[in-house]
Amino acid sequence: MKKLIKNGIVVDPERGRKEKLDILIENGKIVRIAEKIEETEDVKIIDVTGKYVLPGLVDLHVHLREPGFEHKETIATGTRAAAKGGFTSICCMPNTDPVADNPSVIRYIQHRSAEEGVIRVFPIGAITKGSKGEEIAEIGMLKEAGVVALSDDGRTVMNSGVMRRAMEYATPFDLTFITHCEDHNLVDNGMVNEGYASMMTGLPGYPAEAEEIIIARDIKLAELTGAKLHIAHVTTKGGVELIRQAKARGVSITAEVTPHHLVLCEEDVLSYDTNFKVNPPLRSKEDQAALIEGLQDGTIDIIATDHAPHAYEEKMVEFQWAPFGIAGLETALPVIITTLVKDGKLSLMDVVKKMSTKPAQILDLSVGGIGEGQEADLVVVDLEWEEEVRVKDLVSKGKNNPFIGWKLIGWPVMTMVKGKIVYQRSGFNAGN
Ligand SMILES: NC(=O)N[C@@H](CC(=O)O)C(=O)O
Ligand SMILES: [Zn+2]
Ligand SMILES: [Zn+2]
Repeated sequence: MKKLIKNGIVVDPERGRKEKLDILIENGKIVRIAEKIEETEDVKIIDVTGKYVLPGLVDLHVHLREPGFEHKETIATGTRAAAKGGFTSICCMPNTDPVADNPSVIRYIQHRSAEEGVIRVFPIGAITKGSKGEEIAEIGMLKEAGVVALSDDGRTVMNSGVMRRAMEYATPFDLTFITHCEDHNLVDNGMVNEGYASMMTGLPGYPAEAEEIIIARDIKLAELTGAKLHIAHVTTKGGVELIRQAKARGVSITAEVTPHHLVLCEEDVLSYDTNFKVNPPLRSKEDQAALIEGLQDGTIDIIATDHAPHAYEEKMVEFQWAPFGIAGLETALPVIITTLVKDGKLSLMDVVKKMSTKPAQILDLSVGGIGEGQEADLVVVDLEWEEEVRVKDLVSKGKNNPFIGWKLIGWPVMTMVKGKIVYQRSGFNAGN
């Protein structure tokens, strides 16, 4: 059946428009966008007066945990959490068990996503076998199996010779390297920002330099090899500066920042609450300001969640024993709207660019648009809808969300993938 989304304010960075428009959807595609589209008998009307209609959000950094860690998350629960957060496409990291370093794991993820998933899932393949940083994975076969990028996320390929060869080898396959930048020797068992947080908590410090050294190295290797580089979860002022300089030199580099690093800082870990334990760690106020500035001036291209769910009992231990990670898919958009948009630091148009248009462009995903002829992947957002984040409402298995108890605005009320409603907020009526 055809669907007609009426009276919404469409936000479309590609055409630079933000105006009240009707959208007609047929066979999963947007067939017409116009000021007023006539209602006909054979059309389901969805009246979204006063709400915003955005292209579905695209997240380049998600841990779905399947296969191997289904007690933390599954493709079924992770994609539902994503749909609730307004995401219609996500890329999943290969640090599963087994690691997604070969075509059979990729095919397994694709198969499970088709069967159990409610949104689009694009698998990322490992750079090295087992993400051990020693031997290059079967990159050609991974590409053939359909990976959209390469990453050993969770770890750095510490051997620069291996990294260089992987980049040289993968460049003809046109696969972007998404790099987790952490000098493991320098971090050692560091777990909070080295400086104020490590001093106040007595927990081992994780210095900014450990991140910056690898960002600098990866930039140099990308320059040497011509590889496309995307820096995962940037958290330091120095890291932002390195990326800014590389871009000025014309290096093919993009970067992401997470909502938690934009909104939280090292002072939050003084509570010893393990929901604030994340890799890289929450940094200083100064770093936080540099991240926001980098996002505003385009040095940082996108916002990605780094949704890293863990089981409740894994996080319910002393800070030093808890695993690193924050589960962020369900709250990313309202967190950004409640903080940065409300404060005037980003416009809603910027947010759509950073969370949909640009991420899709970086990996050439052919999603993230809201125009005639494009697939109907949409999210309807209510900027006035205020709701507290409560554990019982989270659909992700990962309850390790540091925003629990926060009152947020800007919640998705309906998410649609290929014209099909995959999420509807209780209390929102999508019509007949
Ligand atoms: N970010 C995290 O703290 N954890 C991630 C790994 C990663 O993204 O580096 C995880 O897989 O749990
Ligand atoms: Zn990482
Ligand atoms: Zn990650």
